[in-house]
Amino acid sequence: MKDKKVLNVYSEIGKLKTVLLHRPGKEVENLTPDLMDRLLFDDIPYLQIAREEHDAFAKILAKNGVEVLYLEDLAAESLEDSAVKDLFLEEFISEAKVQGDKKRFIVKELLMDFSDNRKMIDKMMEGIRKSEVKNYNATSLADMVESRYPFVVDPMPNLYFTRDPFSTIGSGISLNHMRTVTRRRETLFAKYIFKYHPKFKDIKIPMWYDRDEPTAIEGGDQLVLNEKTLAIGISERTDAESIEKLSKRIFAEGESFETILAFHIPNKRAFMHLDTVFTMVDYNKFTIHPEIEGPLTVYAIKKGNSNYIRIEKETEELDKALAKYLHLDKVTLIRCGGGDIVDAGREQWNDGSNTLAISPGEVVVYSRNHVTNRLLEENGVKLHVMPSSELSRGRGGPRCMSMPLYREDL
Ligand SMILES: NC(=[NH2+])NCCC[C@H](N)C(=O)O
Repeated sequence: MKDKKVLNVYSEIGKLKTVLLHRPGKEVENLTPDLMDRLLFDDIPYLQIAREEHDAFAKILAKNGVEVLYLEDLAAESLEDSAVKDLFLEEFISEAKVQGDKKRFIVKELLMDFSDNRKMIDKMMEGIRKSEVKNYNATSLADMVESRYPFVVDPMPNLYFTRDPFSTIGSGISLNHMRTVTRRRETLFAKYIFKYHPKFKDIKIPMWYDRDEPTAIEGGDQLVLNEKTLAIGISERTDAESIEKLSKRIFAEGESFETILAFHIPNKRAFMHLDTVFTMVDYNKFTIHPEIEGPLTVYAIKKGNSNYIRIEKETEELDKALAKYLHLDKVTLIRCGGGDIVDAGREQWNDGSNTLAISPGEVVVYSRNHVTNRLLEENGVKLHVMPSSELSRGRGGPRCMSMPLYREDL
C-alpha cells in the first residue's frame, strides 16, 4: 500500500487531519510593558485563561477528527541523540545573542541540567531571567550598562502562533526567514524537527524556502488556495523578493502549483500578514477586511520556460480574479464586520478575518467577532466558536495559531 504522505496540504479548506499547535507557556508571563512592543504583543495575556482558551481550541479540533500535535513535544522528541541536542543548544544560544564564553557556558549548563528534554524545551521557550542564573554577574561593559535588563535569554511569547515560522505547502515546507529578531529563533524548532524527528527524518521533504535566506517571508502570508494556486502576501512581514525565490523553487520541483498570486497589502501592524485580512472558508467563499480592497494590488506569477517566471499585474476586481484562477463561476467575499467601518475595524483587529477551515464551509472563529460570525453563518458557513479574551492580546486568531500538516485532497 502506498505510504501515507506525512505532509499534504493542497488547499486551505480540505478536511484537516493533522495540525501543529503550541500551548501557551510561561513565556507569556515573561512579557512586561517595556517588552511588549519589541516582542510584538499589545497587552499581557493572563496565562491560565489563555491556556483554557487554547485547550478549547484543541478540543474543537480533536472532536472533529483532527490529530493535534504540539510543537514542544515534537521539538523534545527530536533531540534524543546527544550530539543533535548539543548542536541545537549551541545554535539556540548563539541566536539568543548570549555574549561571552562564560555566559554561554552558564546558560548551556542550566539547560543541560534538565533531565527531561521536554522540560528543557519549555525553559528555552519561556526565556531565562538573570535572577534564575546562579552567580550571574555583569562581566562585560555591555552587561553593566544593561544591568537592569531582566533576561539573559529572551522569552518567545509568539510561539503559539505556529502558522508563521514554517508553512506546509503541498508535500514540502517553507522554512521561513522571519522579519523580526524576536521571532527568528522560533524557526530553529522546525529546522530540527524536520531534520531529526522520527516522524520526518527519513522522508525527502522539499524545502521551498530556508531560514538562512536574506529576505523575509512568514507563514501568515502563505495561503494554499488549491492544488494549482497559492496566494502570498507582500506585507509588513514578507518581501516581494522572497515570493519570487519561493515561486521558482516550487515551479522547478514539478509540484502541481502553476500560479502564485502575490497580494500587495498595506504595510501596517494590524494587517501584518495576508491572513489577518483574507482567508478562505469554502470552495468559493472568502473573508476579507474591506479596508484592504481599495489599496490591494494582485500580481499573477506563472511558471515560464526552464527557471523563468512570468509576472502580470491583475486588472480584474478581486472576486473576478479569484473566480478566474480558481475556475469558479462566482466567488463570494464575506466582509469583516459587514463592511461597517467601525465593526470591521474592531473585529479585524481581533482577527475576525482570521478563520481556520477544518473542512469546506466549516471554520473555527473567535466568539468576540459576532458581527462577522453572523455573516459567515448567513452565507452558509458552519462555525466552531472558541473563546479568545486572552489569546487575542497577541494579535492572532485561529488560523495564526495552527499549522496544518495534513489536509485531505479536495
Ligand atoms: N498568521 C498570523 N496572522 N500571525 C499573527 C502573529 C502575531 C504575532 N504577535 C506577530 O506579530 O508576529
